[in-house]
Amino acid sequence: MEQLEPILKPFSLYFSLNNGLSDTTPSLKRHLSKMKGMYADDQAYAAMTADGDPLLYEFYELGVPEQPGNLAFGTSIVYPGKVGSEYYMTKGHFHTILDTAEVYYCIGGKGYMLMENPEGDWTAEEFTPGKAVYVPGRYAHRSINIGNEPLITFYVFRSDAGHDYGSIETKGFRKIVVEQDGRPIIIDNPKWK
Ligand SMILES: O=P(O)(O)OC[C@H]1O[C@H](O)[C@H](O)[C@@H](O)[C@@H]1O
Ligand SMILES: [Fe+2]
Repeated sequence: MEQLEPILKPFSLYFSLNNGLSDTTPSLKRHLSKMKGMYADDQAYAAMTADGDPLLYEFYELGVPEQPGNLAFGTSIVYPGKVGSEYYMTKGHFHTILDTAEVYYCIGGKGYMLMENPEGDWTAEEFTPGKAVYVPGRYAHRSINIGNEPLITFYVFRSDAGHDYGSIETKGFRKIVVEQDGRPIIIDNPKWK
């Protein structure tokens, strides 16, 4: 019988345990200007974007074909910093195929994985090196850096899951993480309706 050529050949890739970066593959970068309206403090956002456009986070999209049996994976690096009192974070998203899960493994730094589902259940799991966070299907997820070093995670999800930013870009998450008296606290998002 004729053997069909597999679509994907086995491969491996290097990600640094120090800074999360791959030396052979370019990352995708998100700067502050890509997050208009997503931080609570619009004045602080405007002042910061007028003064430059800092890199907030970068991550890898390796282009694994989007098929249910395939896995997308890579590292995500959220840099330390704040917009007003709100810590640097990823945009966050639901998966377009809503019930698909994702796993994140923290390699470095300190942060939260903020999650919420359409029914209103929310939670923030802590990221510290060595911790794996399971994001169940139906939960929007956002990585937040609450420390002074890059927050580095490694992620894996079904490659055809898709990214749905719609409701996050317009409503945000129910909760935000801000610094108060030098410590992170989780409060209601004043922009959430
Ligand atoms: O897409 P964002 O919410 O901006 O987050 C950036 C990226 O973070 C992680 O690496 C996820 O696994 C990616 O799927 C996601 O695209
Ligand atoms: Fe995801």
